[in-house]
Amino acid sequence: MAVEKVGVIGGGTMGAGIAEVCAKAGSDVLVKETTEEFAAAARERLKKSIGRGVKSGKITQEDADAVLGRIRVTLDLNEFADRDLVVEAAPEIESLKAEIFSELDKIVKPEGILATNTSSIPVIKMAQATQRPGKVVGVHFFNPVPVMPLVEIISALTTDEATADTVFDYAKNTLGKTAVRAGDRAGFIVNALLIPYLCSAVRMLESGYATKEDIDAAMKGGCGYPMGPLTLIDTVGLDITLNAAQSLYDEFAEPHYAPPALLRRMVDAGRLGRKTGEGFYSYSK
Ligand SMILES: CC(=O)CC(=O)SCCNC(=O)CCNC(=O)[C@H](O)C(C)(C)COP(=O)(O)OP(=O)(O)OC[C@H]1O[C@@H](n2cnc3c(N)ncnc32)[C@H](O)[C@@H]1OP(=O)(O)O
Ligand SMILES: NC(=O)C1=CN([C@@H]2O[C@H](COP(=O)(O)OP(=O)(O)OC[C@H]3O[C@@H](n4cnc5c(N)ncnc54)[C@H](OP(=O)(O)O)[C@@H]3O)[C@@H](O)[C@H]2O)C=CC1
Repeated sequence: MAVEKVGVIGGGTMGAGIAEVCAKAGSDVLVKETTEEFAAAARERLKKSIGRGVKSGKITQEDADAVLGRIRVTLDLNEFADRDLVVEAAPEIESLKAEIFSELDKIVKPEGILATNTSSIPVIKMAQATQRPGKVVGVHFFNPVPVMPLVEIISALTTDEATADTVFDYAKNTLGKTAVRAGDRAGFIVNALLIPYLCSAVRMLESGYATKEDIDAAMKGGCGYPMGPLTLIDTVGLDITLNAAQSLYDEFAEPHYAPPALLRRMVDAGRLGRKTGEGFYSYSK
């Protein structure tokens, strides 16, 4: 099946990025938001990100306008009926995602593929919320989506081979991403390796062993990482990092996956990183 019409659930950090790369590749994109205020914020996020390319000369103003013209933000899920592929990028809460998949299943045409961008929740949980588990698959993008080349394609035990092949082909050949396949366990490939490293950095800070600036400078200068771990958590979102760590801990019960107390307290305090203006560092919004 050719993917031409794409739906994206959630116009936040990831949803907006996914909408952008799909529209840049020529797809017709519909984004679902929850309120008019958040829909306006999603439109602004898209405009700003696509505008970056104009400023750096990667894309003309005319092309940027055409890309924006292929994206529509709506509050009405019923409009998703004709989508070939829907990518869910709502908050990392299992019950919320299951509810969204159950709703989508009733609305999207029977041959439509329902994908989740979850960081760490096993895909089978979303597949089981639908009557079409063969058409549910994980399509995990990386932040910032327009810049990071990787997409992990995750087959649940119930995912049809043809479904995984279709999204693999779309990610690789239409979006031009590096696509890899992974089995359905919490964290997939990247987060199973990345999240324990990020949690270790928080534990090191929490123990008072080193300052946040020194931890970040050490990993950038010593290992060549583009961002230090605490800056990266601020970019990913402390809530997303916490939920990913919790999913990994629920799956494997290994201590290095356990979310550090400091991470929990900062999420309790609403310090979610760049998106709220305050995380390990402060950001002007
Ligand atoms: C949690 C999960 O489930 C999975 C995850 O996503 S884990 C997180 C994975 N992501 C990472 O590890 C990101 C690590 N960081 C980086 O790679 C880099 O710091 C970065 C690409 C984000 C920024 O790079 P930088 O060199 O510091 O900044 P900058 O010079 O501003 O940007 C480099 C290019 O990327 C573009 N860019 C940066 N951020 C962007 C964004 N949010 N949207 C669009 N483009 C962006 C810039 O426009 C710039 O492009 P040009 O050269 O054409 O101008
Ligand atoms: N941040 C990251 O680095 C990465 C995140 N992910 C995954 O992507 C997903 C989204 O994360 P991220 O973009 O960071 O989160 P954000 O909080 O930035 O965005 C989530 C978006 O979903 C919207 N939303 C909430 N409830 C619903 C609903 N019922 N229906 C439709 N939209 C809804 C939110 O809108 P509102 O404000 O109205 O609540 C918000 O715009 C998560 O599963 C996360 O694990 C994957 C890779 C990397």
